[in-house]
Amino acid sequence: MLLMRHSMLLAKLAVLIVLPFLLLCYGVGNVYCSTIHENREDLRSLLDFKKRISSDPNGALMSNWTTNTHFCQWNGVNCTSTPPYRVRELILTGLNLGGEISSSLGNLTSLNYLDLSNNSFHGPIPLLNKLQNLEYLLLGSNLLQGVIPDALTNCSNLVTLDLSGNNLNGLIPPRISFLTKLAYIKLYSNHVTGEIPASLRNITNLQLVHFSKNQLNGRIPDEVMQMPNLMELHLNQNNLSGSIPEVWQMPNILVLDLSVNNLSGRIPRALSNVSSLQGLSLASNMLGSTLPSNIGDALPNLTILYLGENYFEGHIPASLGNPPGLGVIDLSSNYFTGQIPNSLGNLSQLSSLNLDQNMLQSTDNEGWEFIHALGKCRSLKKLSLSINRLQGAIPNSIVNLSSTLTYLLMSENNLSGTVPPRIGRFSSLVQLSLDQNYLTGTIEEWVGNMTKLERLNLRSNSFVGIIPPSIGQLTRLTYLFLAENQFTGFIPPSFGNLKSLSELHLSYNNFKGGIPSELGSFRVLTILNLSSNRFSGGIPETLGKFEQIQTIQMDQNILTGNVPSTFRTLNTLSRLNLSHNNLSGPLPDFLNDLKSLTKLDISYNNFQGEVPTDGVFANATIISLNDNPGLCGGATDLHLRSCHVGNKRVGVVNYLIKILIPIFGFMSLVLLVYFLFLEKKTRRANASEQSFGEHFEKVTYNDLAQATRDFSESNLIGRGSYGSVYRGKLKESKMEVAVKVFDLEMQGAERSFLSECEALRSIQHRNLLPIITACSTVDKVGNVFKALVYELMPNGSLDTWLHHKGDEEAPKRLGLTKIISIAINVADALDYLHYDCGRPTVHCDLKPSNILLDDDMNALLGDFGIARFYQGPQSHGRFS
Ligand SMILES: Nc1ncnc2c1ncn2[C@@H]1O[C@H](COP(=O)(O)OP(=O)(O)OP(=O)(O)O)[C@@H](O)[C@H]1O
Repeated sequence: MLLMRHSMLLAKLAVLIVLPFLLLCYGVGNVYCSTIHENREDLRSLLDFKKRISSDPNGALMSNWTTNTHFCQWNGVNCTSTPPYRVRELILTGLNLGGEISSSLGNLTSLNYLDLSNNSFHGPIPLLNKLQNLEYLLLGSNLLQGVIPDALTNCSNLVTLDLSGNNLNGLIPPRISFLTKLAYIKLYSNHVTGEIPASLRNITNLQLVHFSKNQLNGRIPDEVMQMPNLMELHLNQNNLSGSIPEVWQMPNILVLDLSVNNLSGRIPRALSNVSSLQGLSLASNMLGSTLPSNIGDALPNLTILYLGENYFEGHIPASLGNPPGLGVIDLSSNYFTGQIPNSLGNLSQLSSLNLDQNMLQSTDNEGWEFIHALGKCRSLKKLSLSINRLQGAIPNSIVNLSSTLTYLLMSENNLSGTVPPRIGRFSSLVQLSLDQNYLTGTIEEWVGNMTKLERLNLRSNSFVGIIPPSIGQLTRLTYLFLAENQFTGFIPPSFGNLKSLSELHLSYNNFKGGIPSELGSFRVLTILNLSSNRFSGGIPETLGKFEQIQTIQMDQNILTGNVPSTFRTLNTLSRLNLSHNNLSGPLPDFLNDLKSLTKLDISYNNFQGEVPTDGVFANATIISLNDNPGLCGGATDLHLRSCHVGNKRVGVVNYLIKILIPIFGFMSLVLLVYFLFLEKKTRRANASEQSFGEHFEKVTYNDLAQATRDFSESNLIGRGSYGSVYRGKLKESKMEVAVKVFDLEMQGAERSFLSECEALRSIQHRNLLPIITACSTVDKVGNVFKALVYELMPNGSLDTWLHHKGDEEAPKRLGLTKIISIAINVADALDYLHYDCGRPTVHCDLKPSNILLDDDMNALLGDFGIARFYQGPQSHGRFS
């Protein structure tokens, strides 16, 4: 019994000793299990997230995200510092990760910072509504699609939401204002649509709203412009319309960007409420009216002002010269008038002033004073005044502008006189554009000093002289436009240094000599335009080395020889124009191998041989082979003579020639004697009519040059076989005229001039184009110059009415009655020429471009360049 009691006691004691141990063990086990349980949830979530990653090119997760290490030590994972160790931050940015973002991340309920930006995640934004601790959600610059889930608004602690640079669409979540702690919201560069919710105003902490580059539409809600803590509002590049809210209450605003929308109306006057503003961009909208005259005073902290591409008008407010930090002003493409305010010279920080495309004027010294004033802006780098109404000589004070100037753009004004030679001191200039003005003088003194120039555009002026050898110092030049001037001389060999050239335009000058073979070393050249000069000699073989060339134009020169066979490797060439030269030899049919060629003009040369019917030669609409008498065959649309018929019949023809030549020779001799006799007689009879000058106004070369603004390209009406026709106004008589300048290098041009003088000086009819006078003299540089001056026909030629060319603005239409009346006019003219003009004349070139239409659309026949006269008795002539 005692033994039993004793053993019972021992058992109790054992239980008492073991139980606490068991309990302790149980407890520890429980603690351990509970930790495992929490970790397991985050572990499972992270593993599931990893499983959905389909691409990890840098192996960021593969090597490290394994169960061998605790997940808190995995790349990009940071945990809470005390147990239970939960995932607090997941930062995997810029690792090129691809795949969908697993919604298991929604279970990391302790997550505070989630940054997966700059990867290639696609698919929808996962459901994260349980993440009550999330403050930073950064998913920018991925490929996420679908809508922004409204459930995201449950993450009520969010401070920063960045979903920018994805493919998200749909609306901004209507319940966005539930995110009351939000300070930064970035949705830019997505496809978000709909209106901006006015409820944004309720998020009083908002400091940055970046919604640019979406498809937001509707008006900007008034509330959005009344957010007390807002520092940056970017709504640019959307489809917002209507006027800008009148009341701006954003006392802390620094940047306001509403550019590239469809906003209309005016800038609200209440600018003083946003006096903190540093950057204001309203560019590319439909805003109009005048600028608030106090704009510069109301915005004293302004550093950047973009108002370009709107409909603003009136004067540029002088107050813009007041904000001391203003560094960038862009008012381009508006309708500003008046003078450029001198006050802009007070802006010591000014680095860029763009006033392009306005109607700003400077007609006198006072109007140009702003240039002097801008001399005080020592940081000025860009001055852009193109397409305005600046008039007269460029003031010498321009050379006082900051020597840091990198862009000086003054194209399309009315600048005249010479360029101040000291402009060469702008040795930092990267771009100089003075094109489409009336500037004269030489460029020798200054051009070579601008050694950093990348773009030089002097096109369409009246510059004279040579291209100086110093041009070879501009080794960074990529664009060189010297076309449409009066440059003369040879291309200097130093030109070969310009190896970075991408476009070279020398057309419409008086350059002479050979095309330098050095041009072949311009490996990145894409456009070479040498047309309408007096280049002679052969085309250098080295030009076949171009690697990126797209356009070669060498037409209207006096080039000889054939196209070098090296051209067969110009695989990028799409346009080749060699027309109106003296090129000869076998047809360069290897051009057929150039797969990119879409336009080929070798007309008016002396190429010979059979034209292929395939490749580029198969398409008559993209090639021009006219007036190469030695060419035959080819596609039927080319209407060339057949090569084979000629061959078969060659024997017969030879035979006939042998018999017929002596017979015709004899007859011609008799006729020649007869006509000489007749000519002498007629000359005596018409002695008083011989001098063209007697009945016609006298004009000099200078008169015509002045009337046509130096035969400028903008006055060119068209080109014919023997020359070019320019629109002009005679200074004396104020008469509007068309001046046909004969290109005497062209074969037959001289004959055409004489023939036209001969025809027009004596005949007169209401349906024949009246000639005002002729001019045969020498030009400025001593070359023979021949021109005919006609009345200008304001409605152009019938050709432009019948065949609408793609580049014409609006199609012209002729009604049936008009067509019949034009036909009658032409018939009347021909009837007169054939029967009633005293000396029967055959026009020989009746075509729509020679039928001109006056103010009232009466047709007048012109171009008697190849007309023929018949001396026989008029009544005997019969013409079809
Ligand atoms: N008085 C004029 N008023 C308006 N346009 C004119 C006048 N004279 C000629 N033109 C236009 O100028 C262009 C060139 O005319 P031009 O007579 O030199 O050549 P073309 O007749 O077109 O060609 P081709 O010389 O090969 O027959 C044509 O488009 C012509 O219609």
